[in-house]
Amino acid sequence: MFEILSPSRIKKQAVKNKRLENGIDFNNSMLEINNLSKVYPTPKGDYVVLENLNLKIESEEFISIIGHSGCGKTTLLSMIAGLNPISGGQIVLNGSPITGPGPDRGVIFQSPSLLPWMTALDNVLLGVKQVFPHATKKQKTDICKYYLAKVGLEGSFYKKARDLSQGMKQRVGIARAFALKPKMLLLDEPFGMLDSLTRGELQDVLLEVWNKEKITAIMITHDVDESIFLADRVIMMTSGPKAQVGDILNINFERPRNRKDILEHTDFYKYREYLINFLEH
Ligand SMILES: Nc1ncnc2c1ncn2[C@@H]1O[C@H](COP(=O)(O)OP(=O)(O)OP(=O)(O)O)[C@@H](O)[C@H]1O
Repeated sequence: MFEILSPSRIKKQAVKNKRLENGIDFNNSMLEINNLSKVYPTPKGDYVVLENLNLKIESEEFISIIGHSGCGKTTLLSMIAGLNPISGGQIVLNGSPITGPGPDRGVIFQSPSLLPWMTALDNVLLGVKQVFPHATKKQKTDICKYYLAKVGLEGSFYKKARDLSQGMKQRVGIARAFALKPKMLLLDEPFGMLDSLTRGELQDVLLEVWNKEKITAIMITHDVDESIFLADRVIMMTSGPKAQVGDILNINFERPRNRKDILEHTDFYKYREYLINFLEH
């Protein structure tokens, strides 16, 4: 396990280390992935994407997952989401094995599937109505508007989804996931198709909401810098087939995080080198 600690953080880290043993908290894991495997049947025979993958994630952690294209990151995330059946092993969420999707987990994909003829507000309302059926119409609308405003769409509540730019659509997708108040957010390269300015802006919004709502976040990214900036731990997956967790890097920057300070921090470049070295070997 790679560690970089400034003296001021040693005490904090000592407490954390007591709770975490090799990144594992046996007493307080929100999510436990035990000996997970995934096999896709193909015309050429079974393809074993994941085998014996183990990971434990604490409540309110921010986890980034990196790994080579095709190693099985989306497969893993979709199994946590309950959208993809497990071939072997178990994923246990708050003590219960995952058997399907649920409102406790919000998913944000690279490209949100919005109903193009509906407004941004109605697209967000659609899920809110299902998850909060007993809230008043005003309460439901207020939740949606709050999160749409949070992602910078206060002027676009009533725009049809088909008239929104890619970045605006992605903002609606993020607001939609936030508005459902999940305990866990699963993000699959959510900012992959965005320009760097929008990307930075939405990373900040994500961190703000994650921090405020005390949710657990698991995010796949191909961007090493992004993985460091956002996460408490970066999970490095080995290349497939039979991919597993290859290594875990603790990111010890204090929160709230400021992009400029982090980019100027020498540890940032050490973390970056470590992750790039993993990916290159
Ligand atoms: N439904 C499926 N049937 C057969 N093979 C599949 C299926 N879905 C994914 N795969 C294969 O499983 C492997 C892992 O795919 P997955 O999308 O999980 O990888 P990934 O790490 O998320 O990739 P990327 O970084 O490119 O998004 C790939 O080789 C892919 O072709």
